[in-house]
Amino acid sequence: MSTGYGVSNEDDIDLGKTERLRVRRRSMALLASLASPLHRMLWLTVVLVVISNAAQAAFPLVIAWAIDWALPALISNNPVPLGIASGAYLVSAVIAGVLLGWYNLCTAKVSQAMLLDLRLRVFRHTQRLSLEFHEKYTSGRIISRQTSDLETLRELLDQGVSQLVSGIFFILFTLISIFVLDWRSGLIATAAGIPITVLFIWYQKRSELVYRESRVVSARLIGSFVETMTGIRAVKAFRRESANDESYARLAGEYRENSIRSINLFGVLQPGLVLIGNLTVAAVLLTGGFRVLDGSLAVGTLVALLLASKRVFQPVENIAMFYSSLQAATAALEKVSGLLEEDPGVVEPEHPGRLEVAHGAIDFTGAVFGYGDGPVVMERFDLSIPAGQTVAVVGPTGAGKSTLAKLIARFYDLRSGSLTLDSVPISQLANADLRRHVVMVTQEAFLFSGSVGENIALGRPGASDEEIVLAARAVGAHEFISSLPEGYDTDVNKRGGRVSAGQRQLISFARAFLADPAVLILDEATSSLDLPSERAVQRGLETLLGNRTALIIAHRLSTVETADRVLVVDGGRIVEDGSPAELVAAGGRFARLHGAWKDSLS
Ligand SMILES: Nc1ncnc2c1ncn2[C@@H]1O[C@H](COP(=O)(O)OP(=O)(O)OP(=O)(O)O)[C@@H](O)[C@H]1O
Repeated sequence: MSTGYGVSNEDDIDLGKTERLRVRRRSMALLASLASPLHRMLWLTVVLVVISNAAQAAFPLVIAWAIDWALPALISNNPVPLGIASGAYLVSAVIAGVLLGWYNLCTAKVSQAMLLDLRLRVFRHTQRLSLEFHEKYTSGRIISRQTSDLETLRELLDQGVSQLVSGIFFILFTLISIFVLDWRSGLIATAAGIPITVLFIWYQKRSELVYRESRVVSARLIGSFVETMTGIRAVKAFRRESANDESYARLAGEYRENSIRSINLFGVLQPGLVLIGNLTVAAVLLTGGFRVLDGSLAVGTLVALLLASKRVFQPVENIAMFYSSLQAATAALEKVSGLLEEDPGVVEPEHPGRLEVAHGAIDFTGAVFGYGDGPVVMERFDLSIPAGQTVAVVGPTGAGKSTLAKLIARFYDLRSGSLTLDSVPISQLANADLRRHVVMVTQEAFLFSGSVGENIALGRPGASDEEIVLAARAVGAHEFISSLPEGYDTDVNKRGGRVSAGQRQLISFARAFLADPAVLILDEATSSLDLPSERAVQRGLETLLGNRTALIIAHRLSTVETADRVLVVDGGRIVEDGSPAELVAAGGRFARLHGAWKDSLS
């Protein structure tokens, strides 16, 4: 992740010039891709916002005309001009009101459609990112991207953008109307744009850093919360509560400091804008007043000018408010676009090879593998497992046993060399075929929320109830499932649905049995099991193995003894390979391990 792309510079607050530009461009490209399917609706909103604001900007013009011409005409008994002025005011008010309402509806539709699209994209993309990515990028950060960052974007899109755009058009048209009434006042109002721009630039520079920092700090805060709660057992076991309290309080404190800084910045921007607005009105009043005195400016025009120059700054305050949410949302968009830029790594080939029926022969030839850009874990690795063989893999911790299993399940790709299933490179296989033919049962035996039956059915979506029960019976899980409060319909997350570690193993065996893969990979860590459930699991395991190809990371003598072949792995290499009896007779490492196991049983 040191490429400068994706999430690699996520924690940097003060980005260099080129980096900043690249991140901006990436955010804009993401916005454009979200907006492009909605371009018709967007054009409609532009038309609506232009017409409704033009209609609103006509109000001061109508008032000036009414005071300076319609009222004198009325005094000379001609009510028609006042009638026309009132009519024009009414028509502009109705047009402005109706179109503004329509505009708000359209922007709500556009923003909600964009948010939905983005939410789904973030979810789909993060789910597809490689295990390697997930191992480095904590789940807390992902949660923060999906919750707090998207929430910040939602706040802006919900209201901010429509108000921002509408405000800008309102200012533009009101300014035009001031120029139409009196160009000198127009110049004064335009000149006010200079200090406003300076103030905005000042705010922009400082707030960009503060908001970027806020995204980083909030991700850390959420990350710390998620880590504590997901690791709550370890927290309790190691009495980490007070240490965690302290580190969480420190992060929460940093977040507070950051929020205070952004509030303080806004605290300068908003009153600054109000002050500039009021000074402009005073300047228009002062210059206009003198000109009314010498007769070069009509009273009605001055009233309309004061009205217009007061109104022209109204949206500036709103814009300032939304500008701060824009800054926050820009920072959030930077992070989300970085996540979306991450390369999924292990992907399905464009034209995948199909393998309708698999026998289960696995071949590694000259395989080289290492995690990410880290050291080589497997150097020119060769291994041939014929279809139907049960292979137990043993070896010291860190030897590369799990790596071997994860490569066969294609959680990672090789750096070089080949790995084939029935002579087809697994990197060329269609995902659907690979997932059907190769199933990995992990030691955690994860259960998804839902019923026990649904969890078994994951092995083969669409399986009938009978097939689910048959699978459970086959691995010896039926008995305990039937004794659960609602049998197969018991919710695994509800009271009474909580199952033991051994029972979870049996459910995952039933799931694998139902999947009926040609190759089964099993990480058999059973230290948490007591003896009776270990026996039940052992029986379930034997049925599950049947005559399919199996690679078992073995931790029990009973499993190793029933295997056809044992591989002793060390340092990413196979150091012993043979049947259990052969290896015991050879008197090497396995023989010693075997002896130790036997001793522990006696
Ligand atoms: N996700 C990872 N990223 C980087 N290196 C890793 C990763 N997983 C494992 N390794 C490294 O690869 C080597 C082999 O690890 P592996 O998990 O395959 O060992 P193992 O034999 O399964 O060990 P254990 O019995 O302790 O589970 C080790 O040096 C380990 O540090």
